[in-house]
Amino acid sequence: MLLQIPASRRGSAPPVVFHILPVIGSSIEFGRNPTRFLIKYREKYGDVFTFVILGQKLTAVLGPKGNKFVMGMKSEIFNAEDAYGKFTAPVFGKDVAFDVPNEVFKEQKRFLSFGLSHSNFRTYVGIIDEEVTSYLNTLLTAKEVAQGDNWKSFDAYSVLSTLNILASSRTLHGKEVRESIRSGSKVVSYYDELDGSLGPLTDHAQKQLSAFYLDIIQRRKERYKKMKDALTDPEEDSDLISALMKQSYRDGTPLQDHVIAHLMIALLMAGRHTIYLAVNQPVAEDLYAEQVKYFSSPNGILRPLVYDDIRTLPLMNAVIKETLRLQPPIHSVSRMVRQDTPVPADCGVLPKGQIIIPKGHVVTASQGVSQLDKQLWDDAEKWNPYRWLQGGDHHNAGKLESTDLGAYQPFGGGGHRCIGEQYAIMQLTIMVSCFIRAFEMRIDSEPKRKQFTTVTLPSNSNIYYRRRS
Ligand code: HEM
Repeated sequence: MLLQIPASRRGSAPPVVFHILPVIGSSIEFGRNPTRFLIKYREKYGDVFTFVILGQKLTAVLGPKGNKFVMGMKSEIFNAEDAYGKFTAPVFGKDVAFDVPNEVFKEQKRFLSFGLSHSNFRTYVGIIDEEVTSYLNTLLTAKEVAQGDNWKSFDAYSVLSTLNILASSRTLHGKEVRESIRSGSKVVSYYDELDGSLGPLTDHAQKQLSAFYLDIIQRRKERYKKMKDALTDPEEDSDLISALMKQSYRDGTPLQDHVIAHLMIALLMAGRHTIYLAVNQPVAEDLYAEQVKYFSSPNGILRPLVYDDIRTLPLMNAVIKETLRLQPPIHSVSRMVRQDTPVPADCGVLPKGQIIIPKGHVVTASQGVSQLDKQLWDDAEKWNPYRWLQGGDHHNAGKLESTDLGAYQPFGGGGHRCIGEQYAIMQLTIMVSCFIRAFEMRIDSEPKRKQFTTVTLPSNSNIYYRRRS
């Protein structure tokens, strides 16, 4: 306890959130709701302060400028693999993402971006539409035929989680993955297990998924070889597994099979952040009116979704933006501090002068905090998609100045900015459009969520629906 007093008054070190037990620190209070914790202590200590979680010192640098400072810093100084590697390696597997130096991960992201191009997206729209529509028509409605005044409900998390895997598997992962899901394999439940806390279940699920992808790669290699021996052109699969099988690092080393397998797991896990949806009835009906306005055809049937049209749906975009503002699936980003680093004066100073974040701290920026900041957003806690329609992107009822652009960062920023943003928005737009076209929907209470150290997952989020007549 005594040590905390000089630490907070030393002039250069950030103030420390008061705690009694040195190792436990603020773990319990932070664990209950990280965003609320950061908002509470920001009020007390300002934008820059340190707190202790399980013996690790974390320094928060909050606000739009803090987001830019942390997300924009060079990886030699604020390092992501040191901060995330031990958590992501058991989930994704070895030798990918934060288990390799940033330079290698950058190359891996370049390989993955082959599947995330706008020209691919044009094809993906029809495929995802077909997957979601057929799921809604068969699985959901076969189980519970909701018509007339009978409202039925489904659990948004489990339904969207399945749809997310179906859509990603058909577009990015290829036909073997899609087929195995169709035939009832346990792939979906393994991905669900990877979403939980680290432990024996994670280990088992990671090994099973890794073996599953390795088997696909092996069978493809055999098939391609047979075709080559028969002097026919090997059949081209137009998915990411086949694209990755052709890639080599700059030094000429081809991607090893386990790296391809683990990248596929990493991609699907990263893409699962897409599964967050908020619906309330008046907005759902406005969304339906938007579908009618943009997609009506002379015979009264809504025409199929196409990429260029879904990108310009104003209310749909606003609903997605607002949902990601209020409940960003990744509410904070963290980096390990590799050398003592001064905080720019516009992010925060102490009465005694400049703040220095010491080497060994984990530095944290929180879009979850800046996106709820009452100084920056009117009615900050209210889910109001219409705020985005008043002044266009990043302007909300006149409160956000251009200098505050760093306030809205659901996809992060700087060198680690999300590579799946456009894909995620496309997938969400199609899923929501398909639901809205098929059903009237409402929710009775705010969906529940559980926040973990950096991510938020929905839980018990029941959506009521009935078929449109
Ligand atoms: C609504 C959905 C999504 C949200 C809100 C989201 C958000 C984010 C954020 C905030 C980061 C930065 C993390 C950091 O700086 O520490 C990130 C990184 C990343 N995202 Fe997403 N993401 C989403 C969907 C996706 C999808 C669909 C994919 C792939 C298809 C994807 C792939 C990645 C990858 C590979 C990274 C790591 C980039 C790096 O560290 O260099 N994400 N995402």
